[in-house]
Amino acid sequence: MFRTALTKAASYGLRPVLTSRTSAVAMTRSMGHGPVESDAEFDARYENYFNRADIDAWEIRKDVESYREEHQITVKGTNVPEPILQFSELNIPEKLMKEIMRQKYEAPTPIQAQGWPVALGGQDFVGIGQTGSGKTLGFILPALMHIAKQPKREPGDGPTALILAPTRELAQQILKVAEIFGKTFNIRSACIFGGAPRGRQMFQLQRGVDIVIATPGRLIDFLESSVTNLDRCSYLILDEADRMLDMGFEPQIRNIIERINPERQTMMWSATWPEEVQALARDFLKSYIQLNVGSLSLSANPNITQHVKVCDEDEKEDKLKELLMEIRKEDEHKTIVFAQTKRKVDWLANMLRRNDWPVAFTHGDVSQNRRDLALDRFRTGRAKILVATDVAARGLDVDDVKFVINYDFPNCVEDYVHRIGRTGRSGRKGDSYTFFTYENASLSKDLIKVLQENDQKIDEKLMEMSKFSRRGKNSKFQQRSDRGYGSRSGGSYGTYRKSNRQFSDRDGYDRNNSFNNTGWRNRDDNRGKYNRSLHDEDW
Ligand SMILES: Nc1ncnc2c1ncn2[C@@H]1O[C@H](COP(=O)(O)OP(=O)(O)OP(=O)(O)O)[C@@H](O)[C@H]1O
Repeated sequence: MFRTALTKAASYGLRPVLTSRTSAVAMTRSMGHGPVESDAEFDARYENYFNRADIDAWEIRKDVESYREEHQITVKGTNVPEPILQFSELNIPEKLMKEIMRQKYEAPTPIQAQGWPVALGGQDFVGIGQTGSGKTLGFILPALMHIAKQPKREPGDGPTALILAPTRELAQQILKVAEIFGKTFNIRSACIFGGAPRGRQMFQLQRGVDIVIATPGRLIDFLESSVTNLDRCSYLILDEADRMLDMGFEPQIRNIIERINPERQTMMWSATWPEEVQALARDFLKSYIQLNVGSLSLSANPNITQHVKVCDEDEKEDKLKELLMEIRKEDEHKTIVFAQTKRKVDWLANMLRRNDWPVAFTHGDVSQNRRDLALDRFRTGRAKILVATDVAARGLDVDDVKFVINYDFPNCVEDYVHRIGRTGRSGRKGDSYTFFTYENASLSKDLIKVLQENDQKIDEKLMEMSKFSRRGKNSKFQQRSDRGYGSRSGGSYGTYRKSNRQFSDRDGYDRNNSFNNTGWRNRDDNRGKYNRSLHDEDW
């Protein structure tokens, strides 16, 4: 196997890369040592990533099938390894295990339990798991073990692991996880993204790093100016690939992947798995194992109670204020409010500030420093409300977010699932509130399916709306092309928009069309204090 890998790599004119444990060990022996311990010591200890002799684990293992069933784990592919049910089953360096314990994680999450054996086995892999289910450590831990088994990095070498992500916020968050766990191995990581000065990023790349976490555009910049290269890269992760395609990054992704040795291990991770990403997987992954945790259809995290309110555009502002007043009565009330355009975010943030709400805001036009500052104020709780566009929809992990409000409905239901997934993370509970207007009617069927998946109550008006909607499947690209532009604005945002000469971003959601005048739908009222206080009759 080792010889085959070398021969193939040579035929691509590339330095050989290591994709299996056996070849990794052989290569490590022949070429020097990895960044952690001496090669012999490391190889001997971690030749096998699993403690198969762990009696307790074996007892539990008897019930692997029921574990998969209980956690709705579906696997496709051949030779799928069994899940690991306890951390003690992982044979990883002690320092890394200590770091996991320091984080007070009790057991691998289901996506880690099934994903680690596959990823550590060197196979290509697609991992679909609900928002907040621990996917980041799911791919970082195998990345660290992979890197630790590679030959020592020489001056001029590029990274061994590359993680592509759609936004700088997500990239920075992945970096944090890579740094926390990577420091136990002396593994260096860098975050490469546009909109920030190039100097520091360039310095980090030239000094040498093991993991690069990047948004595609800036990375290509550095590749084309030979600041770094991907000759050594053998572990590739596409995180939230559907969002990257959505943002028009497909040519850049292809450009980057084509520079990487085909002998690499490639993995894609996301909470959603639309068709266009499946096509990318077919192009770039070798016969891969697909792992799904949760429903196979598009579904939200079951820890989130979803509330949808059908209303008119010009009702939203008052409804938002009312809702926030109720939310504020809760002990924990950290909230993200999503709007569809940058201008709308500006307007909402100003409006809420004028009403004395502690607000931070972020979107693509806000400078890097101010975006970092806004997130920091939100994380630390100095701002209890974050108003944002979809830059905050993916991956953002602030553990005490209790509420997500969709002031505007997003372009597609996948984005809805990701947005509301900012709450209910790591096994906690959360609530989402969504304003749904006539303009969104074409997405009503898709939304209903997502609500039904988790047995959520469905507003009759939403049902009614769906009867008039022609679409019934996730057709997000279609949505994007036929949404209206610059239609009549309702409420004070309309006035704001008209008076704002710089207004340029499209909206298409503010048509004053009175679809209905119904009240808010009834809340499911079996959830204690919060339930009683947040106007039961309204949601
Ligand atoms: N084994 C574990 N046990 C408990 N918590 C964990 C475990 N692994 C990760 N976490 C925590 O779960 C939270 C969510 O993890 P992460 O951000 O990786 O989710 P995700 O699946 O990538 O979500 P999204 O799809 O929204 O990006 C993090 O705060 C992380 O620290």
